[in-house]
Formats: sequence, structure tokens, C-alpha cells
Amino acid sequence: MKKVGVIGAGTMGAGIAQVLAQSGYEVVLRDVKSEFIDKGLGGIAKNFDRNIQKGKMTEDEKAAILQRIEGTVDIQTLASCDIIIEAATENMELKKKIFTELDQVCKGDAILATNTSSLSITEIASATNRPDRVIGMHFFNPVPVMKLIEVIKGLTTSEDTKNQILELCQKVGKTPVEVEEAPGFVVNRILVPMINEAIGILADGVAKAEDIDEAMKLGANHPIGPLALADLIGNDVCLAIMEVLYHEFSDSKYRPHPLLRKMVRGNLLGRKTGRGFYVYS
Ligand SMILES: CC(=O)CC(=O)SCCNC(=O)CCNC(=O)[C@H](O)C(C)(C)COP(=O)(O)OP(=O)(O)OC[C@H]1O[C@@H](n2cnc3c(N)ncnc32)[C@H](O)[C@@H]1OP(=O)(O)O
Ligand SMILES: NC(=O)C1=CN([C@@H]2O[C@H](COP(=O)(O)OP(=O)(O)OC[C@H]3O[C@@H](n4cnc5c(N)ncnc54)[C@H](O)[C@@H]3O)[C@@H](O)[C@H]2O)C=CC1
Repeated sequence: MKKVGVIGAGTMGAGIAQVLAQSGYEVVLRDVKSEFIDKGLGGIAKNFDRNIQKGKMTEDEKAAILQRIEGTVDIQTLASCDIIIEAATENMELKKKIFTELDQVCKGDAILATNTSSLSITEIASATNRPDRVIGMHFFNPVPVMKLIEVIKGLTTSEDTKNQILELCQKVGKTPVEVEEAPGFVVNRILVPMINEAIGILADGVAKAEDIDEAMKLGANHPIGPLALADLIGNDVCLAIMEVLYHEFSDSKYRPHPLLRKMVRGNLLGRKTGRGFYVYS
């Protein structure tokens, strides 16, 4: 069985590492500080404890799965991996730097996938000497729950790379949808402007946050409202996606709302910082 590396132990990287390990893969989870890895692994253990309480998992199973995840701050540890999934901060310059490093460290035939929410796969691939083996593998939050993976080919991605990633999607129990490269792909081009609009409605004083969310739950059958969803995704991630849509399309309809910008400046990022549109204990 293939060994998979995950870059970034945040909201998404931890979830991706969890589903890979649960599906039997050996996983190397890399972040820049060991405290970030500990936080990611702690979150996974908490998810398993919930499953144990519900009688869906045993302590032995939890221990066996956690043992398959090796946390590290050393990028060289990824040299033994066959596929690497990058889930670091949504920033093109950072991702290019990471992909250049990965290209140098990883096996020649290893696939380098990115979980980017909106950025160009072709541009990320251009930072490597293996643009045919770079691809988008876009998971959804929370990763253990959400079934979809958008599989995004860049201009240079090979069919073989795509087929190997489609196979990995099936092996981790997810449903892939193939998407051509475009800003925000499919889901985020629809979902994140909707969140941005909800923030505008809040800023205009049309309704309270709770009522905006209640309206969309009861009136559009969404599982959670758009402001609660912004807090789940992270307001920094939402802003980064809106910026990509706005700049790539040069269309004012994608203008990030100033309140979203203000929230990010105030570190009101949502669940991950304990406060966003709502407060979390
Ligand atoms: C930004 C991007 O690039 C792309 C994106 O990801 S966009 C965001 C996409 N995600 C969404 O739209 C999520 C919308 N929200 C939902 O679907 C639901 O609110 C939810 C699944 C998150 C929670 O569901 P809920 O019914 O309100 O809560 P709850 O009953 O506690 O949870 C349902 C199940 O999910 C699990 N779950 C909830 N949150 C979880 C988490 N963070 N991690 C792992 N499991 C979780 C629960 O353990 C529970 O599992 P069981 O059914 O096995 O008991
Ligand atoms: N939050 C969400 O709902 C979703 C996010 N995404 C995408 O996933 C990626 C990660 O997002 P989140 O997990 O939300 O972010 P996050 O902020 O929770 O975690 C990012 C992690 O990357 C780490 N990191 C930064 N530079 C690194 C490097 N050089 N090497 C290793 N780790 C590094 C950070 O320390 C942090 O722990 C982004 O590209 C984002 O757009 C995709 C789907 C959903």
C-alpha cells in the first residue's frame, strides 16, 4: 500500500491525515512547528474519542490508526512517500515554495497533490520539475464527514496522475468529481460568494447573524447557515478565496466584503481562533 505525506496539520491537513490512516495508509504529517502537529493529532484523537463514546470504534482501533500517523517538522521525512497532499495556508507564494522543496525531496515518481481551495494548479505545478505529476485534490470540511473530492487537472497534469488520484479518492471512501482548472473550481465559486453576500447582509443591518443563518437553514435547507459555515471554514480562508475570484476574473461581483477583511484583521477567524461571527468555547 502506498505511503502518503500530508503538508500542514491545520483544519484540513489533520482531517486528511485522519481519513487516510483510517483507510489503512501509513501517513507522514508535516507542519512547521511541533505544537501545530500536536494540535492536529489532538483533534484527531478527540474525533476518535467521540466515536468510541458512540460505540463506533474501540480503544484498540483508535491506537492502531493513530500509530499509522507519523508527525514531523522535517520535510526530508517525506522522501519515503508515494503521494503527498499539501494542505498548508492558502497563499500562492507559500505553495510554490513548498512544491519546489517537495520536488527536491520526494521520489521522482511521487505525485504532489494540492488541497488548494481556489488557486491555479498549473501555476503551482510550474514551481516543480514534474508538472505532469502535480494535481488538485480538493477535500471538504469537515474531511471525515464530507463525501466530495474535486479532482482538478492543471494544463500539464498527466492522465496517469489523475487516474492514481481518482483511485486514492475511492480507497478513502470519497466521491471524486473531475473539474477543469478555474478559480474556485465548482463548489467554492458558488459557496464562498454566497457567504460573502451573507456578510454584506449582516453589515447592512438587514438581520442578526443568528437570523441570517436560521433563514438559510429553514428557507434553503442548508445544514448550517452561511455565517456559521464561514466560521467552520475560517474567515481567512474565505477571504483568500474571494481575493482569488476577484483578481482572477477582474469582476467586481467577487469583491470581498470589507467586514470580512475586518474580521480577518481582528483575528476573528472563526472556530480555529475561538471567535468569528459566533463565540466558541
Ligand atoms: C472552503 C473550501 O475549500 C471547501 C469547503 O470545505 S466548504 C465547506 C463544506 N462543508 C459544509 O458545507 C458543511 C456544512 N455543515 C454540515 O454538513 C454539518 O453541519 C456538519 C456535518 C458539519 C455537522 O453536522 P450536524 O448534524 O450539525 O452535527 P453533528 O450531529 O454533531 O455531526 C454529524 C456527524 O458529523 C461528525 N462531525 C461533525 N463535525 C465533525 C468534525 N469537525 N470532524 C469530524 N467529524 C465531525 C459527527 O461526529 C457526527 O458523526 P456521526 O453521524 O457518526 O455521529
Ligand atoms: N478550511 C477549509 O474549510 C478548507 C480549506 N482548504 C484549503 O486547505 C488548505 C489549508 O487550509 P486550513 O487547513 O483551513 O488552514 P489552517 O490555517 O487551519 O492550517 C494550515 C496549516 O499549514 C501549516 N503550514 C504553513 N506553512 C507550512 C509549511 N511550509 N509546511 C508545512 N505546514 C505549513 C500552518 O502552520 C497550519 O498549521 C488551504 O489551501 C485552504 O484553502 C480546502 C478545503 C476546505
